[in-house]
Amino acid sequence: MAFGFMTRVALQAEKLDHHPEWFNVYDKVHITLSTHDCGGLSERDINLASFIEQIAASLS
Ligand SMILES: C[C@H](O)[C@H](O)[C@H]1CNC2=NC(N)=NC(=O)C2=N1
Repeated sequence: MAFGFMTRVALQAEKLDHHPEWFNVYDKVHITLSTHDCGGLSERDINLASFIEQIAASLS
């Protein structure tokens, strides 16, 4: 069950106005980050990615 993780990430995504593309089944979450404006990766993706890493580490 990944909802706890996803809820924390979703709240942060709202705060940053930067949103993950993700796919979840049971205990797995696949996440893709990109920035539409630049058609690739930006600082915003890196920021959200580091937040996601922290949450994942805190739950493992
Ligand atoms: C205007 C607003 O900042 C943009 O539409 C944001 C919203 N959230 C977003 N999230 C992501 N992942 N990429 C974006 O390019 C993006 N754009």
